[in-house]
Parts: sequence; C-alpha cells; structure tokens
Amino acid sequence: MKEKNPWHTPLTIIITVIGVIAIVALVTVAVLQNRPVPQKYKYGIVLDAGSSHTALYIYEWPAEKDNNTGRVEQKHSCKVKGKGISSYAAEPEKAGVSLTECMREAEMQVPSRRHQETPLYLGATAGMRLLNIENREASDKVFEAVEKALQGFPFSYQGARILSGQEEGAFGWVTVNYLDDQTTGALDLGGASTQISFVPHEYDISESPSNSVAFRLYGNDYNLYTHSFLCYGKDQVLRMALAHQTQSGPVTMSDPCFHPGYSVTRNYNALYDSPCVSERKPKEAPLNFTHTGVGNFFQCQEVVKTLFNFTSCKYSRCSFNGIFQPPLQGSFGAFSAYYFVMNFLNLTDSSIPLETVKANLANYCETPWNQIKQQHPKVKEKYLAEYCFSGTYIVTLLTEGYNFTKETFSKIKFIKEIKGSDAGWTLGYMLNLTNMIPAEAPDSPPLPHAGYVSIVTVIALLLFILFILSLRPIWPKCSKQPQIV
Ligand SMILES: Nc1ncnc2c1ncn2[C@@H]1O[C@H](COP(=O)(O)OP(=O)(O)O)[C@@H](O)[C@H]1O
Ligand SMILES: [Ca+2]
Repeated sequence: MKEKNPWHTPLTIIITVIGVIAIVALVTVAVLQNRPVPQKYKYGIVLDAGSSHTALYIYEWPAEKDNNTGRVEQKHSCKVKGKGISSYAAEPEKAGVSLTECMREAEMQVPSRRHQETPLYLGATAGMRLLNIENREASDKVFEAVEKALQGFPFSYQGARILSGQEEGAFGWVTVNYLDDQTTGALDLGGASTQISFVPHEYDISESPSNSVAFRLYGNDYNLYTHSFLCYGKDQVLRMALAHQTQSGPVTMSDPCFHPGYSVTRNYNALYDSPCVSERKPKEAPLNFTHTGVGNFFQCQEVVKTLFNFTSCKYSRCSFNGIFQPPLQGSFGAFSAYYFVMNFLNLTDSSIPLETVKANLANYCETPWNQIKQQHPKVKEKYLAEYCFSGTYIVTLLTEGYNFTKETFSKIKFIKEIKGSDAGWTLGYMLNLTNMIPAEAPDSPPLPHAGYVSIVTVIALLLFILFILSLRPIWPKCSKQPQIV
C-alpha cells in the first residue's frame, strides 16, 4: 500500500503556498521599486579653435551626478571644414560661417529640451595668440564674427576667448588625469605651440611661479609644472627651420628634412608671414625659392637643434630657451600631432627603443618622394611631405629639448583618446568652467542592481526556511521507514 506523504497535509501545503507567494511578492516589489530609472543626461559643448583647424566636442554626463566624479564622457565630435579661425583674418565673417555645419550637428546631437541649459564655449589657442600679437584688430574682428555666429544657436553661449599657454597645458593634464587612473604627464603638440605638463617629484614652485598650477583632483593636491612654447608647434617650427635655411635669400634650398626628389616652389613673403619668423626675413630675396629635399635624418636633426637655445638659463635647470623645467617624472601621454605623426610612422608602440625610432626615421627620410607618394596615395600631400620633418622634430624636442633619455622615452605613450574621449585641453577646460573637476575620491560604488536583487532573494528564501523550521513543533510526525538490515 502506498504510504501517504506527511508533507501533503493541508497545513504544510497552505504554509508553502503562502510562503512562495510572499517571496515572489517581496522580490517583485523590491525589484520594481529599485529599478534604475532611465538615465537623464546633461551636455556641454566646447569648440577647440586650433591654429590649423577647429573641432567641436560634445560632452555628456548623468544629470544627477553634476558634482560627482569621473563621469563626463565625449559623446560626439565634429571637425570643422577648412582652416583654423586665425586664417580668416582678412575675411572675419567667414570664420563665423565656417562653424555653422558642426553647430547644426550639435543641435541634432543634443536633445532639444536640453539645448537652453547646455553651455557652449569656444577656446582659441596658438593660432589666435599669434594673430593677436601680429594684428590685434584682426583678432578682435574674428572673435566678433565667431561670437555672432555662435549666439545664433539655441545653446547657453558662455563666451569665446584665447586660452593662455598655461591654461592649455594645465587643462590637457586635467583631461588626461580625469580619465586615467594613474598620474600621467601631458605632452601636446599643436601646429603653432606645444605644451609639457607634469607633476615633478620635488618641486620648488618659487623657482618659476609662472610655470606652476595647483589642482585638487580625486582627493589629492597636485603642484603641476606646465609650459607652453609658442612657435614650437610643428607648423611654426617648420617655418623656423625653413627660415634658418634661407637666411641668405637663395633661389634654391636643399633641405635634409624632406625626401630626395621632393621639389616645390615657395614664396618668401608667405613663408615669413608669421611673428615666429618675421624678424629673420632676408633683406634681399627673390619672390620665390625652390625647396628641394635631400632626405637625411641626422642632418635634419642638426637643423632642428639650431632652433633651440641652450646657452642661457637663470634657474637650477632648463629645458630650452631659458625656460625652467624640473626633472621629468613618471609616465606621459603624448597627443594631438605627437600621435598623428608617430601613428603614421608606425612608431606609437612604447616598446620600440629610442634608437630604433631614430633608425626607422632615418630610413623613412631617405626614401625617395616618388616612392612615398606611391605607397600612400590617400594621405594628404602636405602632411605626407612633412612627416620626415615632423618625426625628426618630435624626437629632437623630446630628447634635446625636454631631456627624455632612452630610458624615460619608453614612458611616453602616444595616444589619440582615453576611454573614448579625445586627449586634449577641451574636456579639462569644460570641467573647470562648470566646477566639475572632482576634488574628492569617488564614494565606494553602491551595490549594482543585479547584486541587490540576488541579496533580496537569498534573504527572503532564508527567512522562509527559518519560518518553516520554526513550525517544527506542529510538523506532522514522519512514519518510520522499514529498516533495511
Ligand atoms: N593626420 C594628420 N597628420 C599630421 N598632422 C596632422 C594630422 N591632423 C592634424 N595634424 C596637425 O596637428 C596639428 C594640430 O594643431 P592645432 O591644434 O590646430 O594647433 P594649436 O594647438 O597649435 O593651436 C597641426 O599641425 C595639424 O597640421
Ligand atoms: Ca591644439
């Protein structure tokens, strides 16, 4: 005869059913109540008006985390067609018009209900610094035109201005260190200026106060060393190199920094039309000269070295041109033109020793111009012609200028972006102006939703089991199983 299961009494069945219903109800209520609400985002827009071109960046962060840490991300970027705003000195209106296409894109990217509260900034760097030195009126007109154009959009326009070299260097450092976990120096190479920023080991800021910036980031105070070298961006430094080699006003010039077989006609007035070289213009020169290539890395390095002044230094130590620089410290992120050039040359890998970098460059510079063009039919010819010079300049600036050695060179990472945001000063600039540079370390992260659900379920189950056990006195008696001997 089949024995009746003692658990099948009405009481235990009722208790079990009620228990299961209670657990399901508890978990459902808890899960629904604490479901993460769909994220609401806030936005900020920064226009980087560089010497060679303007780029627009849209940043995004969770709305409720305004003052919190490390949550601002680049949502979108747009490259403005044409040249930098400083090139519109003669026709300022066009500087404003040039921005409209990217601004329209921004209107589409930022949800319209957020337009009015979205701050919009424009920061101009060394191109406008030079125009401002050369022709103040023209620089003001460009800003007027740009301002007028930007105010025509529905965002919260916060102004357009020239960043100082210190700001450019310091905000580049903030961007890198906001996004990265360990403290990293920042190396930024532009077309018209270049910046170096890092936290020195022992830093006596009193030696050169103009090179020091203090920041509080993620609970730590930093004394940052930063310097911006105007005219040492790769386009202006090329002008200086060409100027150095055309002092006597020749009709043809043989240049070790360009490939053998390279030959173009250049205009003297155009070459010397920049405050970085205007004083060196030869008194008597023809209208044009023929610029031909020789392709010799070592000779090119000698030319580049003449552009640095190592003779005077009134501090305990200097990089070049009498500028104070404490000993290099830690790892570095090198971005903008550092990355473009080294990436083209396949030299971004930090494991490549400095000597190999030089050997590869020597080999690259020697390659005939025809061959280079054939190998890279899609690369813009202006860039292509200049990679030998730019690569040589980068190596020389880092080693002779900033004193990187073969050991410390391997601590430089050539980077385009970090965690999806472009490396550059724009993010740091916006964080600073919106008071969003996180001063304190992030709170320990709260329990993720899945973890929360699991814990609620396990506790509910435990309670249920305890409840069942507590009913033990009224459990039906188990009938003894026949013993097997
Ligand atoms: N693909 C590329 N290859 C080589 N150089 C590039 C490339 N894209 C941009 N550049 C260069 O990077 C530099 C960017 O400088 P930019 O930010 O405009 O000037 P600055 O920061 O001095 O105001 C320019 O010299 C530009 O020619
Ligand atoms: Ca730049």
